[in-house]
Amino acid sequence: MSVLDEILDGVRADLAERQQAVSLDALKEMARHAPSPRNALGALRGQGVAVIAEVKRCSPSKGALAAIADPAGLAADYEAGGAAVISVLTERRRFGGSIDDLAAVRNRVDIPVLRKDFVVSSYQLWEARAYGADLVLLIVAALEQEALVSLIERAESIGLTPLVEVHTEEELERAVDADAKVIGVNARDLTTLQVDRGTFARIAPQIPDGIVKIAESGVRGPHDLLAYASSGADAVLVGESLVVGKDPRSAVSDLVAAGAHPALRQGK
Ligand SMILES: O=C(O)c1ccccc1NCC(=O)[C@H](O)[C@H](O)COP(=O)(O)O
Repeated sequence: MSVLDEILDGVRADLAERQQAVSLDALKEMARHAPSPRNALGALRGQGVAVIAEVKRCSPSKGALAAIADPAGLAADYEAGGAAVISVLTERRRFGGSIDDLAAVRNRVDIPVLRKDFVVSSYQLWEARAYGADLVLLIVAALEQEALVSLIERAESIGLTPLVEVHTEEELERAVDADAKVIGVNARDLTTLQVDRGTFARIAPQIPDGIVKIAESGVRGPHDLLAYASSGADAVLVGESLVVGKDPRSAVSDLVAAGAHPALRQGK
C-alpha cells in the first residue's frame, strides 16, 4: 500500500468518528457564525514572492520535527516576519495536527489561513470553514476527477479558496480542467517521499497564465525561494526549515526579503 493510501485510510477512519460526533447540519450552523473569509488571492498575489509558513509538528518523511505547544504563538511569529498566509496541518495521525490548531491560529493572526489536510469529503470543507479556514488544500492524487471538480465548486461556494496540489504533468492537466485558480506543485514525491526541487521548474511553465503558482516543499532558505521564483513561483510553502530553526520570525523575514527583490516583481 502506498504512503498516500495509508494516510487516506487513517483520514477516513478519523473522519467517520467526527461525523458520528458532529452532524453536517451542526457544522453548517457553526460555519454560518464563523468569521468571514479573508482575501486569500489578494494575499498570494501581493508584491514579491508570498511566503506561506506552515505549522508542522511531524511528517511521514521525517517523523517528529518540533513539539509546537503553542501553534497560535508560532503563527503570530510567522505573521510578524511577514508571512502572507499561514498553513496549518490538521491531519492527526501522521502530522500531529488538529482542527483546534486551525481555530487557534485563525483567532491569533490577521492573515489568511490554509487548512492543509487530505480532503476527501465536503464534510471536511464545512469543518474548515466552521473553524475559520480561508483556504483549503485539495490533492489531485487523492481524488477522482469528479470528486475534485465537485470539491472545488463546493469550497468556492462556501467562501474557501482551494489550493489544488499536483505532482505531475497529468495531475496538472486535471487541475486545469477542474478550473483551479491556485495550483501548488509539490516537490515531495508521494510514493518515495523524496524531495526533487526540479519538479516545479519542470511543471510550472505549463501552468496557464492567470493561475497563482505555488512551489511547495523543500525550501531550506532564501536560495531555494529564489530558485523557485526564477521558475515562476508566485508563492512558496515552507514547513520543516521554519519549525526546526531557532528563530521562525527571522527565518520568515529572510525569505520575505529575498522574495521582495525588485527583479522578481516583473510579471506579477
Ligand atoms: O512532509 C511529508 O513528509 C509529507 C508526506 C506525505 C504527504 C505530504 C507531506 N507533507 C505535506 C507538505 O506538503 C509539506 O508539509 C509542505 O509542502 C512543506 O514542506 P517542507 O517545507 O519540505 O516541510
